[in-house]
Amino acid sequence: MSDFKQRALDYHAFPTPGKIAIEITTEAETSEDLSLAYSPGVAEPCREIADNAENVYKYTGKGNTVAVISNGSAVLGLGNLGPMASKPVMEGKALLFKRFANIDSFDIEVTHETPEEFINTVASIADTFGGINLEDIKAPDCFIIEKALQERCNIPIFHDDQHGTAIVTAAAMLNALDIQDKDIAHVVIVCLGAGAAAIACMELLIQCGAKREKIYMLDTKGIVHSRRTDLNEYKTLFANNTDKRTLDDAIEEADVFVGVSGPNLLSTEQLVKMAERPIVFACSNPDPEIKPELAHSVRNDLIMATGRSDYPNQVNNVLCFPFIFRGALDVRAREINQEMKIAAVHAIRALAKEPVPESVLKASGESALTFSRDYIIPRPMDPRLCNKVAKAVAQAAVDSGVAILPMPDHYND
Ligand SMILES: NC(=O)C1=CN([C@@H]2O[C@H](COP(=O)(O)OP(=O)(O)OC[C@H]3O[C@@H](n4cnc5c(N)ncnc54)[C@H](OP(=O)(O)O)[C@@H]3O)[C@@H](O)[C@H]2O)C=CC1
Ligand SMILES: CC(=O)C(=O)O
Ligand SMILES: [Mg+2]
Repeated sequence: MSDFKQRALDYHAFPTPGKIAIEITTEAETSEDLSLAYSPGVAEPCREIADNAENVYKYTGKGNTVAVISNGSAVLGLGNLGPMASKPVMEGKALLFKRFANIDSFDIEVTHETPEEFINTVASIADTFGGINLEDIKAPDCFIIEKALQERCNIPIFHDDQHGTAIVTAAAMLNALDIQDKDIAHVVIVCLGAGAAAIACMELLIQCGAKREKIYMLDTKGIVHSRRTDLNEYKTLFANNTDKRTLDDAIEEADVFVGVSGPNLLSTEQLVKMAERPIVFACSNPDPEIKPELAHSVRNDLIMATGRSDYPNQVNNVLCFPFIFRGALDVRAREINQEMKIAAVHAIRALAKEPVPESVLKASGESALTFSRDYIIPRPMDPRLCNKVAKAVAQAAVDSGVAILPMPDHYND
């Protein structure tokens, strides 16, 4: 077994199995404490909530708790591993919520037969939480599930692999295009993958100025084009009227490659065929569409990003989901709308252009990080992300009329 594999397994096994636990936030030592925490004292907040449902935010943890819910049907790029094998990823998302945004989180893995069963299960428990982060649910089910839950629930429902990924991809892409001196309206984009992440990433890039007709999307059967008869309604939106059929055809002179598909699918031969100053986001986890060392061995004019923490330019939804929920929860937004997503794009993007604090350099093991080809997006452990991104998101929620609470004072500190 490799040393890294053993360390990863040990990290998850010790000191206790898993990565998160629940902690008590009140005194619970004496009979007096217990008489307040449990019987008879607990009856008082029960009565208050029964009288006025809003009091649940005052007397319970609902307002600062997000459920991370999966069925394990698209676990990272590992495929349909099922609910139990997805649990380490979902516990990982809970760890990131707590570590980066002080949001309490439960991971919930659902076994089900049909999307309707999943929807009913999640809708039945939604009121327990302040928000729901759907994770690693394959397309096209994820689109149906998210929409149905948004219609049925009164809290933000956010499919991270769609929107978290799209927000971070757009932020990093706008910065990369600036550095490569390319105009988003003119670039040819190849998107390998036509699932949850791909569809959302391309839709958001279009909102940011990319042209739909300049996007070539590919699935396991090749280019998504207008003469195909096997496309679902989501892929059909990207059906390009083209004679190109393969990745080899599409990659020729392309400016941008976004990989949200699987491991080792872009070859060096294909990379050399891209236009000058290309941008390659090989975002599949854990193994990217092309390894950075391989990409750099054939091109010295590219900007390269992956989804991983062990290379520069980590284009990963960890840069978004803790902070977009922090902002949404802080103003008790009813939903996470487009205005909030766009605000997150610009806040993440802007931070990459600011000087990097010493603590981030130390945690990254770097002596310097400045806005450049190898630093197009902030590092996840940058403590400024929480305040800046959450504040922009909360403000956008207030301005767009979906916030129940006003901007909290602490954002003005
Ligand atoms: N860095 C990040 O933040 C994130 C990265 N990702 C990564 O993106 C990938 C996809 O995730 P997600 O969208 O949630 O999964 P989905 O299951 O929804 O979509 C997977 C898509 O990839 C396509 N695909 C798979 N293998 C190939 C191949 N050999 N050639 C072309 N297309 C292929 C599938 O094609 P078909 O439709 O024909 O089945 C499908 O369209 C994963 O590797 C995941 O780790 C996802 C979210 C965030
Ligand atoms: C990062 C992530 O959410 C994924 O790869 O699925
Ligand atoms: Mg995911």
